[in-house]
Amino acid sequence: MAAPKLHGDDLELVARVEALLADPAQQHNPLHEPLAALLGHFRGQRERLERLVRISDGYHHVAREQRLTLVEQYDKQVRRLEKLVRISDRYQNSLRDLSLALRDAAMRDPLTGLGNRRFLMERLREESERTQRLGRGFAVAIMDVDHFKAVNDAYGHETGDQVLLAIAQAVEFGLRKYDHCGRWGGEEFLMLLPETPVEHAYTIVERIRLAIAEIADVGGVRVSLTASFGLAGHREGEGFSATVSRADQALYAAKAAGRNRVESA
Ligand SMILES: Nc1nc2c(ncn2[C@@H]2O[C@H](COP(=O)(O)OP(=O)(O)OP(=O)(O)O)[C@@H](O)[C@H]2O)c(=O)[nH]1
Repeated sequence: MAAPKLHGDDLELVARVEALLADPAQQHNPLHEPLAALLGHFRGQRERLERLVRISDGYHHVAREQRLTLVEQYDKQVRRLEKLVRISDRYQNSLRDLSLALRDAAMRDPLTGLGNRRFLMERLREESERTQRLGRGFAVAIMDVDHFKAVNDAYGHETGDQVLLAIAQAVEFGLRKYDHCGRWGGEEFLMLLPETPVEHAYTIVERIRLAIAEIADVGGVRVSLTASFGLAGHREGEGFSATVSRADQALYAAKAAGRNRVESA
């Protein structure tokens, strides 16, 4: 609130009273004394009024400051909350990513990047359940690199690792996108071919066998590689481990028959 101002008429009146009181000719005017008292009273009241207005202005200012402070504090809390929500979202996302990464790592063979035995067991279980529901058979092939010990002995374990990686890539490349493959153990790989009759699976596995035999160079080292395969088609009512076991027996037969071949059971 602005301090009260004297308007033109008031000013003029005050000026006239002041002039009258200052005029020596009016000193004995009988109204001189009451007029002087009235003017003093008027000035006193005006000063009091100005003081009150100043106090009232100050009060408004403080109240406004307090209101602003409350609004600012509220905004600050809201911003803090938003920040916490963002951090919590990021935290949850990274936890989810981490748990996916951990799950992926737990299912993957670090050397070849293929699924590991645990991954294969899960796919076998899934496929076996699907077969029970839909009645469509699947085929399993187990592959074992021939004389792999000789590769390690000749070129060292590191080159042996590179050979396993090259073989894994050949296996993956030779399969269809809905087939599964993984490292079953050491130099053994397992292939799971969903909804595939064993004759068809044979053609696919035979193609992979030839691709492995064509690997001639691994990291600048000349190599000659072959692998043996045991193949088994799932039989109605059979658990997947029985199918895997027949594939294993067929692999044993392929090794016994001279290696570098596919035997089916
Ligand atoms: N470099 C390397 N070698 C491995 C790995 N896993 C298993 N091996 C080796 O693979 C070899 C397997 O040897 P064997 O079981 O005797 O079989 P093989 O020499 O392949 O002979 P056949 O299977 O009878 O044809 C062993 O020397 C193992 O050390 C691996 O991750 N890296």
